Amino acid sequence: MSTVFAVDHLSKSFGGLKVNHDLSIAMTEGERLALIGPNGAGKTTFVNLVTGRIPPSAGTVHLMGEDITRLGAVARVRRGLVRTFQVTRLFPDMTPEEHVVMAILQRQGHATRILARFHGNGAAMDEAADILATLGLTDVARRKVVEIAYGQQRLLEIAIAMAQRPKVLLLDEPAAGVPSSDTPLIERALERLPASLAVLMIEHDMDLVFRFARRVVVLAAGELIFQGLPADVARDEKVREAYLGSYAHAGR
Ligand SMILES: Nc1ncnc2c1ncn2[C@@H]1O[C@H](COP(=O)(O)OP(=O)(O)OP(=O)(O)O)[C@@H](O)[C@H]1O
Repeated sequence: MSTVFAVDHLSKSFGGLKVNHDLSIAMTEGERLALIGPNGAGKTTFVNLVTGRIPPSAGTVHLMGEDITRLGAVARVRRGLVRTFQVTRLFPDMTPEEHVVMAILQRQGHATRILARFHGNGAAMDEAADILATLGLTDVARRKVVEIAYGQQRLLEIAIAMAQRPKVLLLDEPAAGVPSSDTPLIERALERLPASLAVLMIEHDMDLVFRFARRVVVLAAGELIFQGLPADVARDEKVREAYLGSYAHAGR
């Protein structure tokens, strides 16, 4: 399997605080990887480094063999490194179909003429229909976002990301805020993502992590303390200490 994405010796410090320290993680085509860690472990910082929102203090980021460490966020998206956002950024009065078609037209460079081009753009409508079907959103494609369930809104965020044709997809807490009765919706949709797509999920819901991921990476206090199979993560002494420590801290 070829490596599609890699960070090597990636570090970020804020003043004297090492928030990400010497992280080396690689992903192969089609991989399903979960990044977990207690609060403050440095997960958000890692996503910001990878997506080009902040520059690293040291280390490199490669996508499809290309060094993208110095590229900005938009250039990374164009090359196929796409993220979803933890905070919902949808337009309540627009439909899922409109959101996805807009994202497709934006990808194609029609952003300034989106409204004029929206109707009658059969190819974009067909592509949007396929993406919405993958995410299980066909039935609500023409409802207003404000009228659909929160879990479906989270899936729409993934649909919008898919409209960018990612090679590597970063899912930032896809189940956050979703009632547990709706998490199977999310799980089933994630299972239908293209097999060749590499997916990195940052998630607190361990049930979802264990069902989704084939490999797990654990961050604690900015360091990579575990990299391996989901079945081994709970047995790892360092991981247990990291989580117990953070729970003890949170309880004080
Ligand atoms: N811009 C910044 N300046 C200074 N310190 C920062 C900055 N961004 C993050 N930090 C610190 O870096 C540490 C890691 O933060 P980060 O948000 O990356 O963790 P996290 O794993 O995403 O946590 P959570 O799960 O709670 O969101 C925290 O101690 C945080 O206070």
